[in-house]
Amino acid sequence: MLIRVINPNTTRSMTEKIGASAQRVAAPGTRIVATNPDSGPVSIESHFDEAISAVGVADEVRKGEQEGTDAYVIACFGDPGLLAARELTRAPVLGIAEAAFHLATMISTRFSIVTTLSRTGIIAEHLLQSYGFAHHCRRVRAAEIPVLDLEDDGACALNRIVDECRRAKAEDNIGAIVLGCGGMADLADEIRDAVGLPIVEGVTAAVKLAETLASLKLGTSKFGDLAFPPPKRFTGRFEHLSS
Ligand SMILES: O=C(O)C[C@H]1NC(=O)NC1=O
Repeated sequence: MLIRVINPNTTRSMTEKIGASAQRVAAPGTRIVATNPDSGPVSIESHFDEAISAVGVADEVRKGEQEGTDAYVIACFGDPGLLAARELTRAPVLGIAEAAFHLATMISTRFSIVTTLSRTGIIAEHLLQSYGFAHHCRRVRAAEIPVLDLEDDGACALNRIVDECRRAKAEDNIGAIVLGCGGMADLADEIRDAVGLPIVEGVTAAVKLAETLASLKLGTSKFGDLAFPPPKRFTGRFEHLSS
């Protein structure tokens, strides 16, 4: 089985970290290809960053379709371009936020999210609403760290995240915590050991769910709104997308 794990930002070290975390939990017969767009934001910390990154996600899915990909993971907590990506393939496509929410509600009745910056918390709130998990989430918290601090050993990002997770455990009356950034993919075990709560991490959650869907031959439905896009002429820098 081939799973393409797409980091929608363009920071290669984060892509490699995400890919290593994905391969670590993948089944023996699963090959992980971790990619990121060549063009786009180095980190995704705003609605604008999300919008621009969605074009790169679509491009990566189009490349994956040429390589016999069995499933896709969008490894950014805003799940950018998720529905557009699903239109482009018969394979299952999972966003790490949606995957994490599903698993969190299977092990707890209430969870909180700890993400990077409070500015992007609204994106998680919108996803909770649209996916139907809002009543399960007690609070969307932020460690107030720039995303790329997760790539800087000297930034003490782990300590900031653990501190916020401890506040969530003490104050939110929850059973689990969802990590709100693809760049936290390698931190779940350390955070769980430090905080003493189940920690749901989206990249690994999405990889295992992708394996499940692909093995059950449950790909993206082509009946209804996720059918392939209708033929369309595109102009300017998107002219290559015309069909
Ligand atoms: O939304 C966030 O704060 C985190 C999000 N940004 C990013 O570059 N990868 C992510 O998972």
